[in-house]
Amino acid sequence: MTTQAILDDIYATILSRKGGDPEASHTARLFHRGRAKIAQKVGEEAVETVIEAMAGTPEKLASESADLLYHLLVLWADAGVAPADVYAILAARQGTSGIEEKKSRKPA
Ligand SMILES: N=c1c2ncn([C@@H]3O[C@H](COP(=O)(O)OP(=O)(O)OP(=O)(O)O)[C@@H](O)[C@H]3O)c2ncn1[C@@H]1O[C@H](COP(=O)(O)O)[C@@H](O)[C@H]1O
Repeated sequence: MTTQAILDDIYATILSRKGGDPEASHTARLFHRGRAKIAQKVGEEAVETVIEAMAGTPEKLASESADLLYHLLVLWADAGVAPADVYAILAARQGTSGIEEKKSRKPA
């Protein structure tokens, strides 16, 4: 399975949990608690990822990164962003310089 297929598969599962039983599904519980809580979880997982990058092991960093990606997918699902929307942006940036991309974001 490709990385894209794995993310798409998890995203489909996440969408299927909308309106589900918060007692039976962690994802349904997150949707039930609302976007502010989901966003908070993304922030917490991002901090934990950074901590593992600075003071942990590659294995712990990979594990925290998986938690971060999962919670980010839940945030996208709640906010109406599909993985394909993000893939399209990443694909459009491929082959361009990061410096040029940064300049193009600045207001004229
Ligand atoms: N990838 C994940 C995944 N990664 C992490 N987690 C859960 O995220 C939680 C993070 O732990 P925390 O202690 O931070 O969460 P918490 O207990 O809610 O803590 P608070 O929010 O109360 O602070 C754990 O319960 C993990 O099991 C995940 N839960 C689900 N998935 C995917 O989502 C699919 C659907 O899961 P369910 O919605 O639970 O059926 C699964 O098949 C997986 O593919």
